[in-house]
Amino acid sequence: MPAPRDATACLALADGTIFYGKGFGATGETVAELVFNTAMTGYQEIMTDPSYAGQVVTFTFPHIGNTGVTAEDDETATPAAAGMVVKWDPTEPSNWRATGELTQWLSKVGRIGIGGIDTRRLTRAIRQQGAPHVTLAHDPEGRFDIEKLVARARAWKGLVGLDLARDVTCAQSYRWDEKRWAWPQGYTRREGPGLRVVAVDYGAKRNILRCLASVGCEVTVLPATATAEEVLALNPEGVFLSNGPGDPAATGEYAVPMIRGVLDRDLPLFGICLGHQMLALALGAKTRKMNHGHHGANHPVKDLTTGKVEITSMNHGFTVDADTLPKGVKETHVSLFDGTNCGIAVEGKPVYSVQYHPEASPGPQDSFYLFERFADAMKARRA
Ligand SMILES: NC(=O)CC[C@H](N)C(=O)O
Repeated sequence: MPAPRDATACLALADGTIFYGKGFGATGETVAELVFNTAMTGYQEIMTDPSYAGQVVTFTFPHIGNTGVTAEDDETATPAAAGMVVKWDPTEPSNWRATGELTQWLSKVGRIGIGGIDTRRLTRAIRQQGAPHVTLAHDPEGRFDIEKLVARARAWKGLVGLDLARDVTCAQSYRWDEKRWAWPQGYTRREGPGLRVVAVDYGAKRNILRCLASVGCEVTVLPATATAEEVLALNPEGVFLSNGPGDPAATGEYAVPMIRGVLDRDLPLFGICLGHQMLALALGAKTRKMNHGHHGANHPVKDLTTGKVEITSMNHGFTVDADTLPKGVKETHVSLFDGTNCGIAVEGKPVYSVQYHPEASPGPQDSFYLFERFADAMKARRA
Protein backbone atom coordinates (compact mmCIF):
# COMPACT_ATOMS: atom_id res chain seq x y z
CA MET A 1 0.00 0.00 0.00
CA PRO A 2 1.51 3.39 -0.95
CA ALA A 3 1.82 5.91 1.88
CA PRO A 4 -1.19 8.26 2.01
CA ARG A 5 -0.07 11.76 0.99
CA ASP A 6 -0.62 13.31 4.40
CA ALA A 7 1.03 10.51 6.42
CA THR A 8 3.83 11.83 8.63
CA ALA A 9 4.27 8.72 10.76
CA CYS A 10 4.30 5.02 10.16
CA LEU A 11 4.11 1.91 12.30
CA ALA A 12 5.68 -1.14 10.67
CA LEU A 13 5.01 -4.55 12.23
CA ALA A 14 7.54 -7.34 11.80
CA ASP A 15 4.99 -9.37 9.77
CA GLY A 16 4.89 -6.56 7.19
CA THR A 17 1.60 -4.95 8.27
CA ILE A 18 1.87 -1.17 7.94
CA PHE A 19 -0.19 1.50 9.69
CA TYR A 20 0.12 5.10 8.48
CA GLY A 21 -0.87 8.09 10.56
CA LYS A 22 -0.03 11.57 11.73
CA GLY A 23 3.15 11.97 13.71
CA PHE A 24 3.52 14.02 16.89
CA GLY A 25 6.21 14.41 19.49
CA ALA A 26 9.80 13.63 18.54
CA THR A 27 10.83 12.75 14.98
CA GLY A 28 12.98 9.77 14.03
CA GLU A 29 12.64 6.03 14.42
CA THR A 30 12.38 3.57 17.28
CA VAL A 31 12.19 -0.21 17.43
CA ALA A 32 10.29 -1.90 20.26
CA GLU A 33 7.67 -4.41 21.35
CA LEU A 34 4.10 -3.22 20.78
CA VAL A 35 1.53 -3.59 23.56
CA PHE A 36 -1.91 -2.14 24.22
CA ASN A 37 -3.17 -0.52 27.40
CA THR A 38 -6.91 -0.27 28.09
CA ALA A 39 -6.82 2.37 30.87
CA MET A 40 -9.20 5.30 30.35
CA THR A 41 -6.99 7.74 32.25
CA GLY A 42 -3.35 8.16 33.14
CA TYR A 43 -1.55 8.31 29.80
CA GLN A 44 1.23 10.37 31.35
CA GLU A 45 1.75 7.95 34.24
CA ILE A 46 1.81 5.11 31.70
CA MET A 47 4.33 6.83 29.41
CA THR A 48 6.61 7.59 32.38
CA ASP A 49 6.31 4.16 34.06
CA PRO A 50 9.87 2.77 33.74
CA SER A 51 8.43 -0.72 33.23
CA TYR A 52 7.52 0.29 29.67
CA ALA A 53 11.16 0.55 28.54
CA GLY A 54 11.51 -1.23 25.20
CA GLN A 55 7.79 -0.95 24.46
CA VAL A 56 5.51 1.22 22.34
CA VAL A 57 2.08 1.63 23.92
CA THR A 58 -1.18 1.55 21.95
CA PHE A 59 -3.91 3.36 23.89
CA THR A 60 -7.26 1.70 23.26
CA PHE A 61 -9.10 4.62 24.88
CA PRO A 62 -9.53 7.25 22.15
CA HIS A 63 -9.42 10.54 24.13
CA ILE A 64 -5.73 10.93 24.79
CA GLY A 65 -4.33 14.36 25.61
CA ASN A 66 -7.49 15.82 27.17
CA THR A 67 -5.96 16.31 30.63
CA GLY A 68 -2.69 17.70 29.26
CA VAL A 69 0.45 17.04 31.28
CA THR A 70 1.78 18.09 34.66
CA ALA A 71 5.13 17.28 36.29
CA GLU A 72 3.16 15.96 39.29
CA ASP A 73 2.08 12.97 37.22
CA ASP A 74 5.56 11.85 36.14
CA GLU A 75 6.35 8.41 37.50
CA THR A 76 10.02 9.00 36.76
CA ALA A 77 12.19 11.86 35.46
CA THR A 78 12.40 10.63 31.87
CA PRO A 79 9.76 8.52 30.21
CA ALA A 80 10.76 4.97 29.49
CA ALA A 81 8.14 3.96 26.90
CA ALA A 82 9.58 4.20 23.40
CA GLY A 83 6.48 5.72 21.84
CA MET A 84 2.70 5.96 21.79
CA VAL A 85 -0.08 5.03 19.35
CA VAL A 86 -3.46 6.75 19.55
CA LYS A 87 -6.72 6.72 17.63
CA TRP A 88 -7.21 10.42 17.15
CA ASP A 89 -4.90 13.39 17.08
CA PRO A 90 -4.20 14.20 20.73
CA THR A 91 -7.01 16.26 22.22
CA GLU A 92 -6.39 19.83 23.43
CA PRO A 93 -5.99 19.86 27.21
CA SER A 94 -8.94 20.97 29.30
CA ASN A 95 -8.05 20.36 32.92
CA TRP A 96 -7.14 22.62 35.84
CA ARG A 97 -4.07 20.56 36.67
CA ALA A 98 -2.56 20.82 33.18
CA THR A 99 0.64 22.85 32.85
CA GLY A 100 1.36 21.77 29.28
CA GLU A 101 0.21 19.88 26.22
CA LEU A 102 0.86 16.22 25.51
CA THR A 103 2.35 16.76 22.04
CA GLN A 104 4.83 19.43 23.18
CA TRP A 105 5.78 17.36 26.19
CA LEU A 106 6.36 14.30 24.00
CA SER A 107 8.71 16.31 21.77
CA LYS A 108 10.55 17.62 24.81
CA VAL A 109 11.07 14.15 26.27
CA GLY A 110 12.12 12.74 22.89
CA ARG A 111 9.42 10.16 22.35
CA ILE A 112 7.49 9.46 19.12
CA GLY A 113 3.70 9.50 18.82
CA ILE A 114 1.43 8.41 15.99
CA GLY A 115 -2.25 9.40 15.73
CA GLY A 116 -5.09 8.52 13.39
CA ILE A 117 -4.60 4.78 13.83
CA ASP A 118 -7.37 2.18 13.81
CA THR A 119 -6.42 1.08 17.32
CA ARG A 120 -9.13 -1.63 17.37
CA ARG A 121 -7.63 -3.33 14.34
CA LEU A 122 -4.15 -2.89 15.78
CA THR A 123 -5.22 -4.32 19.15
CA ARG A 124 -6.66 -7.39 17.41
CA ALA A 125 -3.33 -7.82 15.59
CA ILE A 126 -1.47 -7.60 18.93
CA ARG A 127 -3.78 -10.22 20.46
CA GLN A 128 -3.45 -12.52 17.46
CA GLN A 129 0.29 -12.19 16.89
CA GLY A 130 1.35 -11.81 20.53
CA ALA A 131 3.03 -8.46 21.29
CA PRO A 132 4.74 -7.89 17.91
CA HIS A 133 8.08 -6.23 17.26
CA VAL A 134 7.62 -2.92 15.46
CA THR A 135 9.42 0.09 14.07
CA LEU A 136 7.69 3.42 14.71
CA ALA A 137 8.85 6.25 12.44
CA HIS A 138 7.94 9.95 12.41
CA ASP A 139 9.06 12.15 9.52
CA PRO A 140 7.29 15.48 8.85
CA GLU A 141 8.21 15.05 5.15
CA GLY A 142 6.50 11.66 5.04
CA ARG A 143 9.47 9.75 3.60
CA PHE A 144 9.33 6.11 4.70
CA ASP A 145 11.47 3.24 3.50
CA ILE A 146 8.97 0.54 4.38
CA GLU A 147 11.24 -2.42 3.61
CA LYS A 148 13.89 -1.04 5.92
CA LEU A 149 11.41 -0.35 8.72
CA VAL A 150 10.01 -3.89 8.52
CA ALA A 151 13.52 -5.38 8.34
CA ARG A 152 14.53 -3.42 11.43
CA ALA A 153 11.50 -4.73 13.37
CA ARG A 154 12.31 -8.28 12.24
CA ALA A 155 15.96 -8.02 13.20
CA TRP A 156 15.21 -6.80 16.73
CA LYS A 157 15.67 -9.60 19.24
CA GLY A 158 12.87 -8.54 21.60
CA LEU A 159 12.51 -8.45 25.36
CA VAL A 160 13.14 -12.11 26.16
CA GLY A 161 16.57 -12.36 27.79
CA LEU A 162 16.87 -8.58 28.04
CA ASP A 163 17.82 -6.90 31.32
CA LEU A 164 16.57 -3.31 31.16
CA ALA A 165 16.45 -2.59 34.89
CA ARG A 166 20.12 -1.60 34.78
CA ASP A 167 19.23 1.17 32.28
CA VAL A 168 16.37 2.72 34.26
CA THR A 169 17.50 2.29 37.87
CA CYS A 170 18.82 5.23 39.92
CA ALA A 171 22.54 5.97 39.58
CA GLN A 172 23.03 6.31 43.34
CA SER A 173 21.15 5.52 46.50
CA TYR A 174 18.90 8.26 47.86
CA ARG A 175 16.34 8.95 50.58
CA TRP A 176 12.72 9.37 49.45
CA ASP A 177 11.81 12.66 51.11
CA GLU A 178 8.98 14.00 48.98
CA LYS A 179 6.16 15.27 51.17
CA ARG A 180 3.29 14.10 49.00
CA TRP A 181 1.12 11.22 50.03
CA ALA A 182 -0.89 8.63 48.18
CA TRP A 183 -3.74 6.70 49.74
CA PRO A 184 -7.34 5.82 49.02
CA GLN A 185 -10.16 8.19 49.87
CA GLY A 186 -11.06 8.14 53.54
CA TYR A 187 -7.69 6.76 54.60
CA THR A 188 -5.80 8.48 57.40
CA ARG A 189 -2.08 8.72 56.94
CA ARG A 190 -0.06 6.85 59.47
CA GLU A 191 2.44 9.14 61.18
CA GLY A 192 5.69 7.40 61.98
CA PRO A 193 7.00 5.29 63.54
CA GLY A 194 9.60 5.69 60.78
CA LEU A 195 9.90 2.12 59.61
CA ARG A 196 13.30 1.73 57.93
CA VAL A 197 12.70 0.32 54.46
CA VAL A 198 15.21 -0.34 51.71
CA ALA A 199 13.55 -0.22 48.30
CA VAL A 200 15.55 -1.79 45.50
CA ASP A 201 14.92 0.22 42.36
CA TYR A 202 14.52 -1.86 39.18
CA GLY A 203 12.60 1.05 37.62
CA ALA A 204 10.41 2.11 40.54
CA LYS A 205 7.31 4.22 40.02
CA ARG A 206 7.26 7.25 42.30
CA ASN A 207 3.77 6.47 43.52
CA ILE A 208 5.01 3.23 45.08
CA LEU A 209 7.50 5.20 47.17
CA ARG A 210 4.69 7.63 48.09
CA CYS A 211 2.49 4.72 49.19
CA LEU A 212 5.29 3.31 51.34
CA ALA A 213 5.84 6.74 52.92
CA SER A 214 2.09 7.03 53.48
CA VAL A 215 2.03 3.95 55.73
CA GLY A 216 4.91 5.27 57.83
CA CYS A 217 8.02 4.03 55.99
CA GLU A 218 11.29 5.94 55.78
CA VAL A 219 12.50 4.76 52.43
CA THR A 220 16.08 4.52 51.21
CA VAL A 221 16.25 3.63 47.53
CA LEU A 222 19.16 1.52 46.26
CA PRO A 223 20.22 0.85 42.65
CA ALA A 224 19.14 -2.42 41.01
CA THR A 225 22.55 -4.07 41.31
CA ALA A 226 22.77 -3.59 45.09
CA THR A 227 24.06 -6.70 46.87
CA ALA A 228 22.54 -8.31 49.97
CA GLU A 229 25.43 -6.89 52.02
CA GLU A 230 24.68 -3.36 50.78
CA VAL A 231 20.98 -3.77 51.56
CA LEU A 232 21.57 -5.25 55.02
CA ALA A 233 24.25 -2.66 55.88
CA LEU A 234 21.41 -0.12 56.13
CA ASN A 235 19.83 -2.19 58.89
CA PRO A 236 16.39 -2.27 57.26
CA GLU A 237 13.27 -3.42 59.04
CA GLY A 238 11.76 -4.38 55.69
CA VAL A 239 12.92 -4.73 52.08
CA PHE A 240 10.88 -3.74 49.05
CA LEU A 241 11.46 -4.97 45.46
CA SER A 242 10.16 -2.60 42.81
CA ASN A 243 8.52 -2.94 39.44
CA GLY A 244 10.69 -2.62 36.33
CA PRO A 245 11.13 -3.35 32.62
CA GLY A 246 12.52 -6.30 30.71
CA ASP A 247 12.81 -10.03 31.33
CA PRO A 248 12.79 -11.01 35.02
CA ALA A 249 15.00 -14.02 34.27
CA ALA A 250 17.71 -11.71 32.88
CA THR A 251 17.42 -9.24 35.77
CA GLY A 252 17.37 -12.15 38.20
CA GLU A 253 21.02 -12.85 37.46
CA TYR A 254 22.05 -10.20 39.97
CA ALA A 255 18.74 -9.72 41.81
CA VAL A 256 18.26 -13.36 42.84
CA PRO A 257 21.49 -13.65 44.90
CA MET A 258 20.63 -10.37 46.63
CA ILE A 259 17.06 -11.51 47.43
CA ARG A 260 18.27 -14.88 48.73
CA GLY A 261 20.71 -13.09 51.02
CA VAL A 262 17.87 -10.97 52.39
CA LEU A 263 15.52 -13.96 52.75
CA ASP A 264 18.08 -15.61 55.03
CA ARG A 265 17.48 -12.78 57.55
CA ASP A 266 13.73 -13.35 57.86
CA LEU A 267 12.90 -9.68 57.26
CA PRO A 268 9.49 -8.60 55.98
CA LEU A 269 9.78 -8.47 52.21
CA PHE A 270 7.31 -7.10 49.69
CA GLY A 271 7.56 -7.08 45.89
CA ILE A 272 5.54 -5.54 43.07
CA CYS A 273 5.46 -6.75 39.45
CA LEU A 274 9.10 -7.27 38.38
CA GLY A 275 9.86 -7.45 42.12
CA HIS A 276 7.19 -10.18 42.41
CA GLN A 277 8.68 -12.12 39.52
CA MET A 278 12.16 -11.90 40.98
CA LEU A 279 11.03 -13.00 44.44
CA ALA A 280 9.44 -16.03 42.73
CA LEU A 281 12.70 -16.74 40.88
CA ALA A 282 14.69 -16.40 44.10
CA LEU A 283 12.36 -18.93 45.75
CA GLY A 284 13.00 -21.37 42.89
CA ALA A 285 9.98 -20.81 40.61
CA LYS A 286 10.09 -19.99 36.88
CA THR A 287 8.78 -17.11 34.77
CA ARG A 288 7.70 -17.10 31.13
CA LYS A 289 6.68 -14.63 28.44
CA MET A 290 2.93 -14.12 27.95
CA ASN A 291 1.21 -13.75 24.58
CA HIS A 292 0.31 -10.07 24.87
CA GLY A 293 0.47 -9.52 28.63
CA HIS A 294 -1.80 -7.45 30.86
CA HIS A 295 -1.85 -3.66 30.56
CA GLY A 296 -4.83 -1.78 31.94
CA ALA A 297 -6.56 -0.35 34.97
CA ASN A 298 -9.60 -2.62 35.39
CA HIS A 299 -8.24 -6.14 35.79
CA PRO A 300 -10.12 -8.33 38.29
CA VAL A 301 -7.89 -10.31 40.63
CA LYS A 302 -9.08 -12.83 43.21
CA ASP A 303 -7.51 -12.95 46.66
CA LEU A 304 -7.49 -16.70 47.30
CA THR A 305 -7.23 -16.18 51.08
CA THR A 306 -10.37 -14.06 51.50
CA GLY A 307 -12.24 -14.88 48.30
CA LYS A 308 -12.53 -11.14 47.66
CA VAL A 309 -12.07 -9.69 44.20
CA GLU A 310 -10.04 -6.52 43.75
CA ILE A 311 -9.95 -4.39 40.62
CA THR A 312 -6.33 -3.73 39.79
CA SER A 313 -3.90 -1.80 37.66
CA MET A 314 -1.74 -4.07 35.50
CA ASN A 315 1.36 -3.79 33.38
CA HIS A 316 3.30 -6.95 32.70
CA GLY A 317 4.33 -9.13 29.77
CA PHE A 318 5.98 -11.93 31.75
CA THR A 319 4.31 -14.13 34.35
CA VAL A 320 5.23 -16.45 37.19
CA ASP A 321 4.42 -20.07 36.34
CA ALA A 322 2.38 -21.10 39.41
CA ASP A 323 3.05 -24.80 38.70
CA THR A 324 6.71 -24.23 39.45
CA LEU A 325 6.20 -22.69 42.91
CA PRO A 326 8.13 -24.78 45.45
CA LYS A 327 6.69 -26.30 48.62
CA GLY A 328 6.17 -23.68 51.29
CA VAL A 329 5.29 -20.95 48.79
CA LYS A 330 1.59 -20.47 48.14
CA GLU A 331 -0.28 -18.76 45.38
CA THR A 332 -2.29 -15.95 47.02
CA HIS A 333 -3.91 -14.16 44.06
CA VAL A 334 -5.01 -15.09 40.53
CA SER A 335 -6.15 -13.12 37.50
CA LEU A 336 -9.84 -13.60 36.76
CA PHE A 337 -9.12 -12.82 33.10
CA ASP A 338 -6.87 -15.79 32.38
CA GLY A 339 -6.08 -17.53 35.66
CA THR A 340 -2.42 -16.50 35.63
CA ASN A 341 -0.58 -16.02 38.90
CA CYS A 342 -1.03 -12.63 40.55
CA GLY A 343 0.52 -13.10 43.99
CA ILE A 344 2.61 -15.38 46.18
CA ALA A 345 3.56 -15.64 49.85
CA VAL A 346 6.04 -17.68 51.80
CA GLU A 347 4.03 -19.70 54.31
CA GLY A 348 4.41 -18.49 57.87
CA LYS A 349 6.58 -15.51 56.93
CA PRO A 350 5.87 -11.85 56.10
CA VAL A 351 7.31 -12.38 52.61
CA TYR A 352 4.91 -11.76 49.77
CA SER A 353 4.52 -10.10 46.39
CA VAL A 354 1.94 -9.28 43.75
CA GLN A 355 2.02 -9.14 39.97
CA TYR A 356 -0.28 -6.12 39.74
CA HIS A 357 0.06 -2.52 40.93
CA PRO A 358 -1.42 -1.67 44.35
CA GLU A 359 -0.01 1.85 43.91
CA ALA A 360 -2.43 2.34 40.97
CA SER A 361 -1.24 5.47 39.15
CA PRO A 362 -3.24 5.06 37.08
CA GLY A 363 -5.99 2.83 38.37
CA PRO A 364 -8.11 1.82 41.34
CA GLN A 365 -6.78 1.73 44.89
CA ASP A 366 -8.48 -1.49 46.06
CA SER A 367 -5.15 -3.12 46.85
CA PHE A 368 -3.64 -0.42 49.08
CA TYR A 369 -4.02 -2.86 52.01
CA LEU A 370 -0.84 -4.57 50.79
CA PHE A 371 1.23 -1.54 51.85
CA GLU A 372 -0.46 -1.55 55.26
CA ARG A 373 0.24 -5.28 55.60
CA PHE A 374 3.94 -4.60 54.97
CA ALA A 375 4.02 -1.83 57.62
CA ASP A 376 2.13 -4.04 60.10
CA ALA A 377 4.63 -6.86 59.59
CA MET A 378 7.52 -4.51 60.39
CA LYS A 379 5.73 -3.18 63.47
CA ALA A 380 4.97 -6.70 64.69
CA ARG A 381 8.65 -7.56 64.34
CA ARG A 382 9.62 -4.49 66.39
CA ALA A 383 7.21 -5.43 69.12
N1 LIG B 1 5.50 -3.51 35.60
C1 LIG B 1 6.49 -4.39 35.73
O1 LIG B 1 7.23 -4.40 36.72
C2 LIG B 1 6.73 -5.33 34.57
C3 LIG B 1 7.57 -6.53 34.89
C4 LIG B 1 8.15 -7.23 33.67
N2 LIG B 1 9.02 -6.35 32.95
C5 LIG B 1 7.02 -7.72 32.77
O2 LIG B 1 6.78 -7.16 31.73
O3 LIG B 1 6.35 -8.67 33.10
